[in-house]
Amino acid sequence: MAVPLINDNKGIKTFVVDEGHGVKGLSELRMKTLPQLFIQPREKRLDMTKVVHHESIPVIDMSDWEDPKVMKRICDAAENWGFFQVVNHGVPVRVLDDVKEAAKRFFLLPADEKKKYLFKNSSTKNVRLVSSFIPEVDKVYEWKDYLSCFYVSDDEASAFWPSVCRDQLLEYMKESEALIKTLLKVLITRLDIPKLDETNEPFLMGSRRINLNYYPICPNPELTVGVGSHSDVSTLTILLQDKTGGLYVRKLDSDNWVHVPPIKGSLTINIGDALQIMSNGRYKSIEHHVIANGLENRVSVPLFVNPRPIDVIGPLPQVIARGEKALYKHVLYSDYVKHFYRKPHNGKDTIDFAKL
Ligand SMILES: COc1cc(/C=C/C(=O)SCCNC(=O)CCNC(=O)[C@H](O)C(C)(C)COP(=O)(O)OP(=O)(O)OC[C@H]2O[C@@H](n3cnc4c(N)ncnc43)[C@H](O)[C@@H]2OP(=O)(O)O)ccc1O
Ligand SMILES: O=C(O)CCC(=O)C(=O)O
Ligand SMILES: [Fe+2]
Repeated sequence: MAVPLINDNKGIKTFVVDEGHGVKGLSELRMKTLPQLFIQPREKRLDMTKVVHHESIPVIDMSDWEDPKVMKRICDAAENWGFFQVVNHGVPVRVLDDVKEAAKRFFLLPADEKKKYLFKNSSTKNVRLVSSFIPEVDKVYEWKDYLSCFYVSDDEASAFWPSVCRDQLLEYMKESEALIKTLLKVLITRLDIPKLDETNEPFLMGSRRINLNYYPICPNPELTVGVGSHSDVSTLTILLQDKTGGLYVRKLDSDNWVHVPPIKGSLTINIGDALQIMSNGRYKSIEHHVIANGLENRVSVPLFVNPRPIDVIGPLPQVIARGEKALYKHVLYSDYVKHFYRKPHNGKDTIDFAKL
């Protein structure tokens, strides 16, 4: 294994991406300083002076979700924060712990084993191991590796998902189904849609993607990002984070950021662009950002709940029927996602693709 020099961007890329060592492999070289390829311009890093400590995203107890007061809190959080945490959500804590362990197990595999899942080697396009966000497009890299698995069927997952984490991911997807339906049921009531049924389930929750994010220890965390500021392109994202912390959320219509503190057994929910578009801007997909960490490795597991790639999404007819002017055009969801994957993270700019 040839060890690259820190200012040799080409050598670093070869080591991280082509040879499949990942950012984790680079971290394990214990370099004293961050390779140049990862040094983000100041405006792309999180400005810690903009972090407010006296506010936090709502934490909602879901045990009594049919209570109109709880339903109101969920819809208000989706409108005013775009992000909230849920506790007593019905997904067993054991299942969540198993997923985090499975994620660590995957990233602990030797590089030669993990390499099989790089896009160029993968036998399916539904499973891919990636470093940074899009290494072919990113000019400056993010300090993260991730495995992304698009769910097609249990049989397809059995055939292609890595065996060290597959069962835990599938169990997590099954166990979170009821929570996803509950959240969507509640959220659509405010859009004058009385129930979740076969007419709307496909475009609200017709496809799933689960990512395993690994943020290894970083020599100069203040100079880079774990994930740059972005909004998700999903309908909803259900995020499981470990106890490390480091996720920051932009406060609506402001320049301030709030930390999302890890709460044992909780899940973080965020609204994605697809739901912002379908609700004609009522529910907000909010920018978020992950910092790098100099002391601890971090894992997180976002479960992206999406329309199907073949769905055409736009403001829902029930919303427009109330007399609102449409803010977004209709777009094919797979075109929207492809647009997201063709450019580096840049705040909320993906949604411009659908703006009228
Ligand atoms: C990853 O780090 C992230 C992620 C995020 C937030 C992510 C989300 O919100 S994920 C929700 C994604 N939505 C879906 O998966 C919806 C359903 N899927 C689809 O619509 C399709 O799978 C598709 C993504 C459109 C791909 O369809 P298809 O044409 O059959 O497949 P390809 O030919 O393989 O890909 C087309 C195009 O997309 C690029 N791409 C696809 N998946 C990924 C991926 N996981 N990572 C990187 N790039 C991907 C692929 O390169 C192709 O690009 P072209 O330019 O060649 O067309 C937030 C923050 C993060 O850091
Ligand atoms: O790691 C996190 O806490 C968030 C990751 C994220 O925003 C994403 O993968 O889309
Ligand atoms: Fe995200």
